[in-house]
Amino acid sequence: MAPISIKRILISESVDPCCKKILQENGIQVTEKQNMSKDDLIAEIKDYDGLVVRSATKVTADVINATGNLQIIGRAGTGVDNVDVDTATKKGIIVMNTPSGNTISAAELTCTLLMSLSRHVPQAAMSMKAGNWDRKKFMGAEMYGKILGIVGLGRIGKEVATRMQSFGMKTIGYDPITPPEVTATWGVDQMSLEQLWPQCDYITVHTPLMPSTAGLLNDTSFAKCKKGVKVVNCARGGIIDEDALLRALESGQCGGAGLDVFVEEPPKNRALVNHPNVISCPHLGASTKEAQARCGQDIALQIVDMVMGKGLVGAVSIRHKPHLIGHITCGVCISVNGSSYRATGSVQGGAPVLLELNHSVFRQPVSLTGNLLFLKATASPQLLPSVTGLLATAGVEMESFSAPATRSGDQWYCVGLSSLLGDLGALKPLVKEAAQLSV
Ligand SMILES: O=C(O)C(=O)COP(=O)(O)O
Repeated sequence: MAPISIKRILISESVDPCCKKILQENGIQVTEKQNMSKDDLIAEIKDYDGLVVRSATKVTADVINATGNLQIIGRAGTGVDNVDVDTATKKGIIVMNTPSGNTISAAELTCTLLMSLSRHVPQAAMSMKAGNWDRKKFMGAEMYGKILGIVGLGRIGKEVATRMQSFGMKTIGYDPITPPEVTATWGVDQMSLEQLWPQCDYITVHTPLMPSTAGLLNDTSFAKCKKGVKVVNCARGGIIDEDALLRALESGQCGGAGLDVFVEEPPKNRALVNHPNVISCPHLGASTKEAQARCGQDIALQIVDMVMGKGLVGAVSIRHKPHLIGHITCGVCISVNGSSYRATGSVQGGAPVLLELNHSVFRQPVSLTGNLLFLKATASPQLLPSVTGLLATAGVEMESFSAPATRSGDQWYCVGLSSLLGDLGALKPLVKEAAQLSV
């Protein structure tokens, strides 16, 4: 792998000191500057080849466009929603994260909030400090026998499930990627969101924030929930619509909320924070000694490995660095029926997923399981109905349809099938290329 030259790195947030130490031991100059304004960051960033951040530094298009020789943005943590990954990708800047370092800490805080909601511990502690002894006001309910709905069954969702099962909770969930057979092995029954909402006593969300998850819990979904449902968000502000949550708390439809994250951090509008049934924290999910040590070490080692040309781990964006693609553990070339295909994938929630096929980047990761039909076709609104009709004629059911993010020109699609097609010839009038496989 052609090495990337990184001589100077700016760390713009409080990252564990081991990060700086590892980078320096490998000959990289490190500057730490915290609490910079956007203008300060724009002025400062010009001199660096690398930037290491947590969630507070907003690496917007303005910041990225102000960079001169920036090669890498390292996120010491999981979420990269504070980084404009598209703009970075267009500029050929690699964005990298450390997705496993804070899993346990985020899961433990989620469980802490769930239990605090059941027994009102924060409110009772404040009442004690105010000189009271009120045993009636803080009557709680057992977790035992209650139903916990977990939306998002990746690493954190899984750890929350297994911990809360030890309290005797029944865990149900939903995830578009992790297959139900996988979550069943750790005791989570998967079902559609429509089936999940009305069953839950508690709901916790563990998804990234993206268009399909923004406002996942909104007025409509709250209305489908049990009256008094309690909700926790230790993932990203906005997955639970904040205005809808306030309305649900006020009407009693929602009996309590544990919030570690907000759309705006810190939140200027304090209505949720001040609500008596809300327990909140200032984005503390990853704030443990252990998680910070792991994330600081992981990001530094990943950057050093990349600089040494040893490998590229944790890259969220790699476009315009084609010389690196063949070296990513999840980039493969597949030969099917004599044609070769370049695929980029990863593992999410223990299951393999496909992210990109021959330059078609899928809108959602495609779960590599079951019978899959890959087809290349010119993007058009007629494609889905035509493929559906054709499959119906062949007596095959469509189980999923994954479309690419770009809706113009020739693109790759992936269709999940109840069984493989006997003959791909029937697809010829619709598609440019087709291949199918069973995983
Ligand atoms: O890793 C994540 O996604 C987090 O939300 C943690 O954010 P932080 O590093 O504590 O600013």
